[in-house]
Amino acid sequence: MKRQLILEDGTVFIGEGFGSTKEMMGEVVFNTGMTGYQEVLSDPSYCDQIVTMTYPLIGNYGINRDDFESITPAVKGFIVKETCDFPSNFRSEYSLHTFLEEKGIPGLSGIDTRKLTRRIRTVGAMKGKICGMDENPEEVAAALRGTDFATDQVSRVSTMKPYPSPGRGFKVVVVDFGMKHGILRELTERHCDVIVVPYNTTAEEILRLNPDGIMLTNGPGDPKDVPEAQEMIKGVLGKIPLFGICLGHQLFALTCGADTEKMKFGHRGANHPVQNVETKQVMITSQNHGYAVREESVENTDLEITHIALNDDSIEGLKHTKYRAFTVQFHPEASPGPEDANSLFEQFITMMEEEKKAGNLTCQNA
Ligand SMILES: NC(=O)CC[C@H](N)C(=O)O
Repeated sequence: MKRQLILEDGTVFIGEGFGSTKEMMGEVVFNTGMTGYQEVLSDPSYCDQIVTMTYPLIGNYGINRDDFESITPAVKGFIVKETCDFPSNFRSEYSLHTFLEEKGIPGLSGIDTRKLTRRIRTVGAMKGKICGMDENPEEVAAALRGTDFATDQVSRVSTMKPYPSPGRGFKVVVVDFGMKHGILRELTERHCDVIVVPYNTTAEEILRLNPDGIMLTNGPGDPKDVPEAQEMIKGVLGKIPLFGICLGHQLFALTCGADTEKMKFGHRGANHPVQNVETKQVMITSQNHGYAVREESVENTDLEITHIALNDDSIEGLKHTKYRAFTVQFHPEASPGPEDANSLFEQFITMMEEEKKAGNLTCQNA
């Protein structure tokens, strides 16, 4: 069935609908990963976004039971050049079409995804709608321009209640802003005794759990939409070692007095080069973000830039100069993508060990 993608600037792409036949609007973003579509579809950070994959054939290894990054996908639509109806892989359980249909996510195939990507790169991130051919593009484009996006994404994807993921190692409180399961997997692999808590848990509630470390997860939307998280971070910073990823990194930066801004079209893919400022070592990283910490804003804070993106020099990592706390904009848990940055989880464990040994609240050479 022919369907269309209408962008807020009036551009129309006509393709073949697959997955759900629902009409859906969202922010249209592109991901350059050659594989990993199942992890992308189930990454809660894509909440309210329509994702287009730049790799031309998507769905060829199907959908399996192991690679989900969350149980319920939050993405609003999925756009590909060509989708594969008959996947071939020993792990595959169903096709991309069946998965999207079951989850109520509309797909659109057969459009020129290179043209769409270039449009987003030129104009910047835009709102768009996947709908039937009966919709009038001009009217839809005007409606999109007049619509403000929701600001409550984190509350929609975070856990409602705390839950444990027991282990015999360090006690880690994971604050769930829209957590990818990969983060939990990495902590569990290192025997951490994890308690996952909702995004709006207070500092007092967290301190009462007496953790050895706090993990701030990835999550959707604008970090400025979650002011309660800044309150919480303020209350635990310097008391408990802290590690943040993506939205967690942005929230940490805001709390410490730095600022964030929306990027023109963001970083989404599995091959983003990031340099460690101190060692000059380069890692190829998995990324998915549309906001970034503003460089000038870091100057008069107690933060130090630890990593930069080699594609555009944007900030990719920060650490606190007085307390045991560091954060990264990219995804050390990968899923999907390369595992070059996996050792950052070791760094978190080491930081908790140091804190235990030191038995004091600040660190000398952080
Ligand atoms: N993956 C993330 O945590 C994304 C963070 C934030 N929502 C952004 O788009 O920049």
